[in-house]
Amino acid sequence: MSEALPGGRRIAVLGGGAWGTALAQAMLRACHSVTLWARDAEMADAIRKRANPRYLPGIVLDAGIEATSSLAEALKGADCVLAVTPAQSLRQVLNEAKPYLAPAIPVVLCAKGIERNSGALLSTIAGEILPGTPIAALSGPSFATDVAKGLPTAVVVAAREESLAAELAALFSARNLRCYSSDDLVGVEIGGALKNVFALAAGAVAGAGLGASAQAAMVTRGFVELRRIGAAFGAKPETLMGLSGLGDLMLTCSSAQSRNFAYGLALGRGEALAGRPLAEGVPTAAIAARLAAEQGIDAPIISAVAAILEGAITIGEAVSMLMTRPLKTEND
Ligand SMILES: NC(=O)C1=CN([C@@H]2O[C@H](COP(=O)(O)OP(=O)(O)OC[C@H]3O[C@@H](n4cnc5c(N)ncnc54)[C@H](O)[C@@H]3O)[C@@H](O)[C@H]2O)C=CC1
Ligand SMILES: O=C(CO)COP(=O)(O)O
Repeated sequence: MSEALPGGRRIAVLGGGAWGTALAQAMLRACHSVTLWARDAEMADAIRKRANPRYLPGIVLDAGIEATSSLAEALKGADCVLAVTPAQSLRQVLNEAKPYLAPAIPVVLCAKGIERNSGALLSTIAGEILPGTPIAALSGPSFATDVAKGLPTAVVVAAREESLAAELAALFSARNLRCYSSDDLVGVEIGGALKNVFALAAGAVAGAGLGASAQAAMVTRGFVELRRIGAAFGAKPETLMGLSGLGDLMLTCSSAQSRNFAYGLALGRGEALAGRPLAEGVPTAAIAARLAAEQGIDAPIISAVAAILEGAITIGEAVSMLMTRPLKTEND
C-alpha cells in the first residue's frame, strides 16, 4: 500500500474521540507506529481492543493502534504529535503535555475552532505554550467515519514554513488520504473554524423548513463573511477557496452527518439541545461575532447565529433581520 511513502515514524495522537481515533487509523495506514492518548482509561482500553464504541460505533479499527491514558507514555519517543481534542480544551491539553514534549517535534493542530475566551487561533495558543515548537494544522472536508473506514479523502496540512507542511503532508498521505500542503496556516485555521458556524446556520435553515433556496443563499453569503474575516486575519483568498474553506463548507453545510449541521437542525426544529455531540461552531460563533464587531467587519449571519444560540433572538427574527437589511451590490 504505502511502500513509496516515508512511513516508519512514531506518531502520538492526543484525543480519543471520533477524529483522534480516525486519524490514528489513518496514520497506521500510512505505515507509522501510532500511540493514541485518551483521557479516559476505559476509552484507551477499548481502542486497544480495536473499537471506539462511543465515538465511532460499529467501526472495527485496524490492529496495531497503541492506546494509553498516560500522556508521558503516549509522547515518549514521538516524532510528531497530532493534537485532536476539541478547540476549547487545546490550551489545557498542551499545558499538560508540555513536560513530555521535545521542542523540535512538530505539533499538528487538528481541531477546528477559535478559543472562546481569548479569540485566539489554535496556532496562537500553541505558539504561546510551546515556543520554538514547529506548529502545523490539518484541516479540510473529512468526516471521521469516512476516514476511519478508509474512504478516499483529501485534506490540507499547513505550516508557516512550506517545507514543514510538505514534509508532514508526505508523511500523512496514504492511498486513501491525500494531503495537500500550504504555507497559509492562518487561512487553513480560519476556514476550518468558521465553516462550523455556517453548518449550524445551514442546519437551522433546514430544520426550520425555510427551503433549499434559503440554504444556498445562506451558505453563499456565509462564505462572503468567512472571506471577510479571513482577510482581516491575513488569510490568502485562494486558501479560503480550497479544501479547508469552501471544501469543508460544502461538506458540513449539506449533510446531517455533520454534528454542527445536526445541532442546527435540532435548533431549527425546536428540539432539545442539551447532551448533543460536540458542535464546535457553538463557542466559535460567539467569539467570531465578537471579533467581527470589534473589528468593524460586516458579518450578519455570524452575529445572527450567535444571538440565536444565546437565546437573544428567534430564528424567525434572524430571518427577517437578514432579509430586510439595506440593499447593496453583491460584491460590497
Ligand atoms: N469528527 C469529525 O468528523 C472531525 C472532527 N474534527 C475536529 O476535531 C476536534 C475533535 O473532534 P472529535 O474527535 O470529533 O470530537 P469527539 O467529541 O468525538 O471527541 C472529543 C474527545 O476529546 C476528549 N476531550 C474533551 N476535552 C478534553 C480535555 N480537556 N482533555 C482531554 N481530552 C478531552 C473527549 O473525552 C473525547 O474523547 C474538533 O475540533 C472537531 O471540529 C475535524 C475533522 C473531522
Ligand atoms: O469538520 C468536519 C468535517 O470536515 C466534521 O464536522 P462536524 O464537527 O460538524 O461533524
